[in-house]
Amino acid sequence: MAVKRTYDENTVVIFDTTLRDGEQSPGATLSSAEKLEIARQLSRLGVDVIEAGFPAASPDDLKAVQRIAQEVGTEDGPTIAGLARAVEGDIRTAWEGVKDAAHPRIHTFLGTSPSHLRMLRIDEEEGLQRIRKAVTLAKSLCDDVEFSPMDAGRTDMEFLIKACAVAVECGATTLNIPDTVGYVTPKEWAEKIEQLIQETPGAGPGSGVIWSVHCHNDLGMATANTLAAVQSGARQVEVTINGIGERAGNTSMEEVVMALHTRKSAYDVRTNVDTTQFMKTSRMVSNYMGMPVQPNKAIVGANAFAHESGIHQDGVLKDAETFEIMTPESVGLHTSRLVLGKHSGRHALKVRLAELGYNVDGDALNQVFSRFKVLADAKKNVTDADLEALMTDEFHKPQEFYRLDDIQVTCGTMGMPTATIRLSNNKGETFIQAGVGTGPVDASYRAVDLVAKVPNTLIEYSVHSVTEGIDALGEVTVRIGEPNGNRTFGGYGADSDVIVASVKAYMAALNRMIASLGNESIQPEGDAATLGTHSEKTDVAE
Ligand SMILES: CC(=O)SCCNC(=O)CCNC(=O)[C@H](O)C(C)(C)COP(=O)(O)OP(=O)(O)OC[C@H]1O[C@@H](n2cnc3c(N)ncnc32)[C@H](O)[C@@H]1OP(=O)(O)O
Ligand SMILES: CC(C)C(=O)C(=O)O
Repeated sequence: MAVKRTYDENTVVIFDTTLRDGEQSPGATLSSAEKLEIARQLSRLGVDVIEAGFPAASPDDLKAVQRIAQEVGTEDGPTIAGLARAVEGDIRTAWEGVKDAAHPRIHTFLGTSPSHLRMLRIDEEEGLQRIRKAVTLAKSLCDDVEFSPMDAGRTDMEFLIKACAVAVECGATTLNIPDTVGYVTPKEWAEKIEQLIQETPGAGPGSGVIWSVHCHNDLGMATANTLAAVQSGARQVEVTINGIGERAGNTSMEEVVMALHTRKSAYDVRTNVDTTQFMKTSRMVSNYMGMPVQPNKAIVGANAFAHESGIHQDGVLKDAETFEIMTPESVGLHTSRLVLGKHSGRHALKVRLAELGYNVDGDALNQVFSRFKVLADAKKNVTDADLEALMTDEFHKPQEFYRLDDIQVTCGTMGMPTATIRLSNNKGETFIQAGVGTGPVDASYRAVDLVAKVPNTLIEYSVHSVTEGIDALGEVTVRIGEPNGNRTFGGYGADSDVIVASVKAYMAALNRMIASLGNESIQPEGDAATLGTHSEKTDVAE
């Protein structure tokens, strides 16, 4: 469903610059098709302005901005902005980029701090002239003009006010104040924005000019600075998904918006964002840009709604509010995750086991809990497959239709990995088979398959060492599924040889699957070397 954007004096305009400043992250270049896809998702998310690129940067950038303007910049869609230096060519190219949008914007900028004026090799007077020329030209092309005094965070206040006043006088409708190098503190920033709003001629309260901020995260203060500016009267924030951007990044949109929504009483403003789209948008940007999100990233990190320790898990199970200030659903996650690890307690273990279909209580719970703790000490996260293996080992040892007697594996860089196995079944028959695979585990599993002949798909395989040192015990858990995808079966195996552990785990899962299928599926056909029946044939599976 399309987002309906509405505005009043308490609306904070969300200006997304993922496709412009975000794309300035080293190595984060996007194709035009990816930019368009992200722009569509940003529109579904409900951002008010999409800065689609810097059209003068390259012909491809121009084309990408044009496509976004045409396809995403619809009447009820977001404003589409293009960035331009205070240079005639850039401004005209920016207009070429955005002019087909129903709501186009030209965003032009000029450095105003002493070091930026030096970079431009101009003095303050020349700076004001350039602002005048650039904004006047932009205004002659487009009604909606934004001006940014770059590096405002380090710009002298008196000159900053003059620069902003010239921009407004020439028709700028949004004044965006950038802390380009992430230098300011929240208190300084709040004071600066308040003073600018009060003292810039023609841009005070009621003038219709929107004050905006664009913060960088060099000292990790971008979100705090942006929120401080909102408290001082800024009504546009320039942000990116996952906080990506030049150097340490820009302000993270999800952090600012969730702070405004979650702490409504502190800020008393609103946005048009549909926050339930955050997870999806974050994953899309992360995947397309090849920039993983750190697990502890606020709002969208993998751990943001995960609870590992027993006291927290118990609290969340009793009442999510105990340790969650936002619901996972509000950002598009379906449920909070109880991560089972060494700090978990009985409550969480019991709930997870029940979710897996094992109802344990009392002594049985204590019994499984002590084994769980031993496993958790050796492993970072205890997965569902681990739990199933553990439960089975403890309470429901699978019926052994097949047992591994012996295995020999050859592998390495010379020749093909090959495994020869000897299995016996519950009727006392013995089978020998050989398999060739992409590696020793694959080869072993193929050899087992030749004997057992139970079609299945390997869904999960994990190996870790239970003890330390080179003689560590390797522990393997696997999960296999029926080919129709209906049911899955877990298996667990431990051995000082990880290949043996792998085969044990696979056979445990297979035995469980065979038990569920009935005995008819366990009869090996004539192509296995069946010692008990004196067959001479040995197959090699590839
Ligand atoms: C803080 C920010 O994020 S600002 C945006 C940064 N983003 C980008 O730079 C990405 C797109 N940029 C580009 O593709 C290129 O830099 C271009 C096409 C814009 C310009 O390329 P070139 O002409 O080769 O110049 P180059 O990038 O080497 O140097 C920048 C020039 O622009 C000048 N400049 C920088 N900012 C501005 C400005 N706001 N207005 C006018 N001129 C500016 C610099 O002083 C320098 O001029 P000089 O050549 O006279 O010394
Ligand atoms: C162009 C401006 C807004 C910018 O990106 C910055 O100053 O960081």
